[in-house]
Formats: sequence, C-alpha cells, structure tokens
Amino acid sequence: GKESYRALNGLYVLHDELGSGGFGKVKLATHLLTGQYVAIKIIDKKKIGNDLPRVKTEMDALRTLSHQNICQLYQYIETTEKFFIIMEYCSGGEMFDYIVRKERLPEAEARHFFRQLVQAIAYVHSLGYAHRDLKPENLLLTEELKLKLIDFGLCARPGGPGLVNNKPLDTCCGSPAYAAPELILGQQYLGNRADVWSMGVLLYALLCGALPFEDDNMQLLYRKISNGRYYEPDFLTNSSKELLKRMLQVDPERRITVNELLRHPWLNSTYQAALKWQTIYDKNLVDEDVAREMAYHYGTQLGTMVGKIKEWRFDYLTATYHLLLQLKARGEKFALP
Ligand SMILES: CN(C)C[C@H]1CC[C@H](N2C(=O)N(C)Cc3cnc4ccc(-c5cc(Cl)c(O)c(Cl)c5)nc4c32)CC1
Repeated sequence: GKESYRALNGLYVLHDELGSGGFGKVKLATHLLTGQYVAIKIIDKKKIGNDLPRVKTEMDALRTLSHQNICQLYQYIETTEKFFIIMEYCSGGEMFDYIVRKERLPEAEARHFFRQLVQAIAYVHSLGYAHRDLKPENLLLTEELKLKLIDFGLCARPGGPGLVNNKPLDTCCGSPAYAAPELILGQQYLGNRADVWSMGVLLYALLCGALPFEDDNMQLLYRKISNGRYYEPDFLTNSSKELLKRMLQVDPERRITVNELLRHPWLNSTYQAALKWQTIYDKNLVDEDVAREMAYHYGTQLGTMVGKIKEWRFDYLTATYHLLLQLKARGEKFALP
C-alpha cells in the first residue's frame, strides 16, 4: 500500500507501472534532485517468500556489474516489508517488441545490437558470472537504441554452484526456448557455454524474426532443442549461417566460446574498432565536473565529495552521481537546484 512507500518520500516520486513478474513490480519514477526518470523494482518480502535468495543473487550481481550494456543499479532501499531497487530507466522498451515491430532485422542492424550483447556477456563472464536467462525480454533499449541487459535473478555467482550446475529445470524456469540442450537435459553444464547457446537463439530471433526451436508441446520442444536442427531461411547470408551453426552446437564442447565470438568476422566485418567489451566505468575514477556540482550543492569540499562518491554505497548520493553523469554524457547541462 501507499504507506510503505514512505521510504521514497522526498527522494523519488512514483509514476505508472512498467511491468511486473513473479518478483513484484517495476514502476517508473522521478529522482527528485535531478528530475531524471528511473525504474524502481519493488519487491514485497512477504510475497516472494523462499525466492528471497534470488533477490539477493540479483542484488549482488547488480552491485558488482557496472557496464555500458547492463542496466545500472543506482540505489537500493530495504525496509521491513519491501526492497526498492532503483535502476537506470530504459525508455526504448524491450528488444522483443522492437523485433516484433520490424518483423526481422537487416543483418547490419542485427549486428549493431548483437555486438552490444556480446560485450555485456563477455564482461559478465570476465567477472565469473553467467546470466543463464538470456532472452529478448531481458534486453532493453535506451532512447539512443543502446542495448541494456537486465534481470540477473537466475545468474550464477562466481565460484558458486551455478557455474557448473546439474540442477535441471528450476534454474532455467524462464523460457526453455532459449535454454541450452545440456541445461534442459539436467546434465552438468557450464553457465558460460549455456549463455552462448541462448545468444545463438537470440541472434536467430534478430535475423529471422522467429525462434529456431519452437513447439507448444514441451516434450517436442525439448526434442527439437536436443537435436539442434533448425530451419535456415534463404535470406540468411552464409556468414550468418556459419555463425549460428557455431553457436547452436548441441555439444557444449564444440560450441564457440565468448572469446572466439569477440573475434568472429561476422561481428567485426563492417566495424573498424574491435569489440570493446571491457566496462567504460572505472570505480576508482570519479568524474570531476559531476563531483564538483555535487560538492557545491551539498556544501562540501570537492575532495570530500569525491571520497564519498567512491564509497559506492548505492544510496541517494550514488544515484545522483550516475544520473548527473548520464546527463553529461548526453551533452545536457546538469545543475542541481
Ligand atoms: C518481464 N520481466 C520479468 C519483468 C519486466 C518488468 C518491466 C521491465 N521494463 C519494461 O518492460 N519496459 C517496457 C520498460 C522498462 C524501462 N526501464 C527498465 C529498467 C529496468 C528494468 C528491470 C526490470 C527487472 Cl525485473 C530487473 O530485474 C532489472 Cl535488473 C531491470 N526494467 C525496465 C523496464 C522489464 C522487465
């Protein structure tokens, strides 16, 4: 109810709901100090019950992962009844809707998005995580059509059981259509390899506007996935077909790895710059213009403010810093009242 949103008073104003899921709901909101939109994922502790570990998993991942193609965590607030996860708002909506609207994407446009997904996943894997629930609904777009990866509720933590895991269905409870054969067969699997398979399904969806493996009957769907045979429309170029074949390898040992993917000619053909998969954000580097504006507003020395920002406490100060940095990156003036 309204009373438990007291934790947001004076900090954020809530607007309409963006969507919901088993976890709770995501609402559009305004960060009052900067006037910028944010997305707030509101989780009711009573309603998620034994799914609490999944929330903690996502929180840990979001706190650690900071990358130009991952939805940025700004702040989180925990009250006795709820979690409020304040994140970057992606006004371009879901990649899924974008593909449906355009039916399928020309190779060059598919490449534009797929490169960003590979960058995000190469970064996630470099920190020992695996996403494990890659699908178009978990890829959002900004107004500049930049891709942002979301929903780390099923991700595998570094060194945790998730990286080599023989838990069958429950961890891929999302949508089996994107799940790797070894995952749905409940075998031992490597999260990284399973992510590559899901990216192959995603690339097929971008290029073909359909899924490679589809059947209303779950058993027949599993049969198709574990056979790994799919229809190749003739509008696919040979290089697209070759890449899809390397990604949709049923045997995870024969499947292309993310590192090979980063160098694959299909990804780099029309681009001079090699894929910059590392994060552009450096936790030890605080933007001085932004810190100066904040120091002025809060009435502190610049050095003091830089020190406070570097604590990365994911409080209102962290949220303000990220939002001002975003305004600066967009070339907009960023003045605090
Ligand atoms: C289908 N899912 C299980 C939930 C759905 C909820 C709405 C959300 N959304 C949308 O569906 N728009 C259409 C707008 C939109 C805009 N900005 C967003 C920013 C962040 C997130 C977000 C949501 C969740 Cl559940 C996360 O875990 C993370 Cl890390 C991030 N969702 C956003 C979002 C997409 C996902």
